[in-house]
Amino acid sequence: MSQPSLRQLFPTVSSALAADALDHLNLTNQCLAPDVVPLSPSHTLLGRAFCLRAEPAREIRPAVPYQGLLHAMEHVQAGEIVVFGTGRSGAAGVWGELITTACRTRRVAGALTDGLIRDAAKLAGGPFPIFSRGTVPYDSKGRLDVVAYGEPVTLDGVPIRPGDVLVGDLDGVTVIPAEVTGRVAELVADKVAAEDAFRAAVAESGSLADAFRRYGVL
Ligand SMILES: O=C([O-])CC(=O)C(=O)O
Ligand SMILES: [Mg+2]
Repeated sequence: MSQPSLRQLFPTVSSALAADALDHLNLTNQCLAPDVVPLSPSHTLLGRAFCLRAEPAREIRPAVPYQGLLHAMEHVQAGEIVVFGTGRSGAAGVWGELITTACRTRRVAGALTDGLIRDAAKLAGGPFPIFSRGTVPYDSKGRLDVVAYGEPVTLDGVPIRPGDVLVGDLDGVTVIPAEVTGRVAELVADKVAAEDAFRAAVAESGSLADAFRRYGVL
């Protein structure tokens, strides 16, 4: 039997619901820093990580620029989210509209970086979800080099391995380790049902305390 897709596993999910489920499993350090935000409120993430790591460039005027980036981006697959670890660099925009165009053609599910992006005006209204700490006009050439892909990266102290599941929305980004994805999906489904019952009760009575006594969630 084929594996269920992430959309089938998570018909309803949010970064908060995923964080609650991970708390339940005592995995309490799975969310990125609150300054990693979507470029547009409509941008959400659900997909498996494809990891890249960038470091300060070794040469300011490389004879052949973008080598690591170009090589890595030939390997990203449909449905994956590009996770661009930069060590929270503010040196350059590591993501832009041309990389996005290639990723849309490859049906990549989104991009996430602890660094900065550029070409925001062209990307903000588009459907491709991009999460970052902000924008800067500087190019990565001569500033940041992609030195690894397909290896674990750490963003904001949260380890992300290739294949881990990312859930992102206006609240932020939650990282679900691949091996607990099925269990997290069950816990999220339970919490969605409990929250639905809680919401109906509290809308009627106006008492959080009563609803909490009955349903045990918040
Ligand atoms: O040059 C870069 O690295 C990013 C960029 O502007 C683009 O993808 O359009
Ligand atoms: Mg550009």
